Amino acid sequence: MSATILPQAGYHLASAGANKATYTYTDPLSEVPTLSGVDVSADGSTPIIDMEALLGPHRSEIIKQIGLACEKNGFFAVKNHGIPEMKINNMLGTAREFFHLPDEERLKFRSTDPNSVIRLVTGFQDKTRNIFVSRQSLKFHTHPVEEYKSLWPSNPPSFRENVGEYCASVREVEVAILEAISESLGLERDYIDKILKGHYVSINYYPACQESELDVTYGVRTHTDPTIITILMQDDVPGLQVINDGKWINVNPLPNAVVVHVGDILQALSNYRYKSLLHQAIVNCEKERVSIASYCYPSDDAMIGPAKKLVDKDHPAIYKDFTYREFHESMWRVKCSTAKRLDLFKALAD
Ligand SMILES: O=C(O)CCC(=O)C(=O)O
Ligand SMILES: [Fe+2]
Repeated sequence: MSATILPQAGYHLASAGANKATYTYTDPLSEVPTLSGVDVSADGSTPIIDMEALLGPHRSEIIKQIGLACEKNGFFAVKNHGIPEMKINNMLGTAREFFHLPDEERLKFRSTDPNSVIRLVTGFQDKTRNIFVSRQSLKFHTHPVEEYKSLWPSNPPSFRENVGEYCASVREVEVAILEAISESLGLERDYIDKILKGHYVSINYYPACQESELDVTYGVRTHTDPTIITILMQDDVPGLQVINDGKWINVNPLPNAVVVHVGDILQALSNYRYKSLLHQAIVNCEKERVSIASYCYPSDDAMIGPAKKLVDKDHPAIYKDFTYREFHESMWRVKCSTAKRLDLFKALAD
């Protein structure tokens, strides 16, 4: 067995064994970084942004903090975000109920088409490496809620209402954060808002892992998100890890806070000032874990090359202009799980 066990009680980057879920999905990614040898600092510090203060007289100070966190860390936690605790608990409860349904009920949503408006992705075995990736996720479009709601599961019966309410609240956080990020780059407040279109949610479910013959089990392997930003809500079970200063750090859940990740699109738009966050999720052998990722992305025709204001002779454009449609189409062709997929859109040859 080549399992890498990390020195943190109960939580394994990669643990021996896997859950007994059926393997229904073939990993389309050929280029998954292998960073499992990197140290983990158990007490990695997370920048914390107070969103209430963002709306008060100290806005410009908070915007500086956001800019610094995006530039130095690629992520930050947001407290006082205004999403009512009840909506969060309802969302997490509904997510658990959905993943506790019998297989046949959940598998109605299974699809291998990445463009499907709703799809269930199950855990899968990567046979070439003899590893298991245990995340099960339900991915679906959510904005505007009324347009998509009828396509969401009706079982559990609370699903549409609870998910709809959570998504509407997250949208407000997203807009406030994107305005602040635009300003932190010295752009007009609505610069990103103007190109914003969708909001896509991934309800992630990580069963408690079990012994098996496989070498290692991951929650989710190392990747960056192909988004402008991602807003992640975790339940109280740790699992998220991010790369900071070349080191994995644990981003343990903070009560009532969400985590914001810089995604690939923001990396391009900011002319490589803000870097897309490399992250992964580990598995827990005692407890199941749920996280809700809200992916925020631009409209198909939006130009997502570097903002003109960020390009001058000292800061030449790192990327050329390209549309989100071009990026999205190439993403599935290049089969790469990190911001390296942006290399196709570089302005200058290396
Ligand atoms: O569950 C997590 O902590 C990470 C999930 C994630 O990276 C994603 O959904 O893109
Ligand atoms: Fe992610």
